[in-house]
Amino acid sequence: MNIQLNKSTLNKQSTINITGSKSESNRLLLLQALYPNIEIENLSNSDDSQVMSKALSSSSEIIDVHHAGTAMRFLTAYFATQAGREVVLTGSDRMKQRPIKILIDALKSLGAEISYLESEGFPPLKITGKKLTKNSVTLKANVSSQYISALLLIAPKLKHGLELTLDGKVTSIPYIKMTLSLLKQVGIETSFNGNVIKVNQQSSIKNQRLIIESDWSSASYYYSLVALSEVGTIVNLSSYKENSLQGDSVLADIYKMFGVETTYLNNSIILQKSETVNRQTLIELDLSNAPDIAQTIAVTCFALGLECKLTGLHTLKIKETDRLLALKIEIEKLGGEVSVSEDSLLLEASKAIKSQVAIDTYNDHRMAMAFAPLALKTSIGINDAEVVSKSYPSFWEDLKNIGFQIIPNDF
Ligand SMILES: O=C(O)C1=C[C@@H](OP(=O)(O)O)[C@@H](O)[C@H](O)C1
Ligand SMILES: C=C(OP(=O)(O)O)C(=O)O
Repeated sequence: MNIQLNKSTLNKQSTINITGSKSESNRLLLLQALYPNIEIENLSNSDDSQVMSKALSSSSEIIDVHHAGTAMRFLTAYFATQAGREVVLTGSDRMKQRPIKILIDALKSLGAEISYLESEGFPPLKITGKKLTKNSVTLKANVSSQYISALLLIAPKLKHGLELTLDGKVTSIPYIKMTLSLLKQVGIETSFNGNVIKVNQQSSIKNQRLIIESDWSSASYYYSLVALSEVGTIVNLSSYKENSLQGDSVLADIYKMFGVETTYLNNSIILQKSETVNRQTLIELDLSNAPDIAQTIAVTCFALGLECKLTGLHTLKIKETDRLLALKIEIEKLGGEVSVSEDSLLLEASKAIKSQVAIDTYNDHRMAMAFAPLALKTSIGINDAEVVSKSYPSFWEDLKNIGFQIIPNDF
């Protein structure tokens, strides 16, 4: 489905309700499979969480997680510990290019039985569940934090708990802290000192109901929309809190640079465009703790004619697509100038945005959603717009409700 977003104006004041964080949802779904007396409220309605939930309740021998990275990594660890069960864990063509060797090596050194069915180091995997008895492992920490979270989530059910030693620079740290906080919330003892994480063994926990905060990565698109709107424009988003477990909540600070003020009120955040932005400003940000908002920020800067230098982006090449390359190609189609390295993106200040350009989305939900706010500046096409369902299925409906004109695309 290709769509056209006609040049639109955001309603002066709007309210949007976003469902739970997909990262928190997929962690809690796994913990719920291990401890069935957990109840979850405000679960994410994303495809990735649906896939996770379905996989955990399926008795099938083949489990397909499509594009869901967290599901792939978390379920690998989970099925490795399910004695008596044998599954093939597979995913989309892109998932078969997303590396998983670091996690497999760590699980194997704990005693797991896993083999590669196509390419060494990549899904699909054949996993023969076993009772894992070893309790300490070292793994490289600069490729994806999801390998670490996967091990931490199964850790309390291992015979002697787990001691993880993180080797090298640690990437996406807030996601590791999120995993540890959720373990703590359900009553499991953990510690994180220097580069060593410990999780205690725990066979049962008390009955509990956990409410998931809404998804901050999804909120990023509203930050961008407000940043591109007239002074005075307000968007109210629920349900959010000031003490978030999600690293992407750093948006509230970052978007001050783009004239967006955030107020926390009654489980909501109120985003208000409070001032125009000085075009001379160079935006410099290290996003190694918040990789999922890099695309949003790059497009916000492009739309506001700001020069920006984003660093800490070494994980972007192995996400749903090579996000650095995709950003470069699509921003340049719109008339921008971008250079990328292995871990950074440099955008020149641009003076104009080309009209009637159709953005390719590369099976990446965040490409579609990050470019959508440009419709506040000019008409734009979004190809394969349905990709948004990976994290935010009602994105286009929600945009229509706040003033966007969206029609099938013929240009
Ligand atoms: O643990 C998680 O929920 C996630 C961790 C991050 O991945 P990396 O650690 O691979 O950067 C992030 O990009 C992804 O969207 C979700
Ligand atoms: C990278 C992402 O997800 P995953 O790695 O879980 O596929 C994302 O949602 O931006």
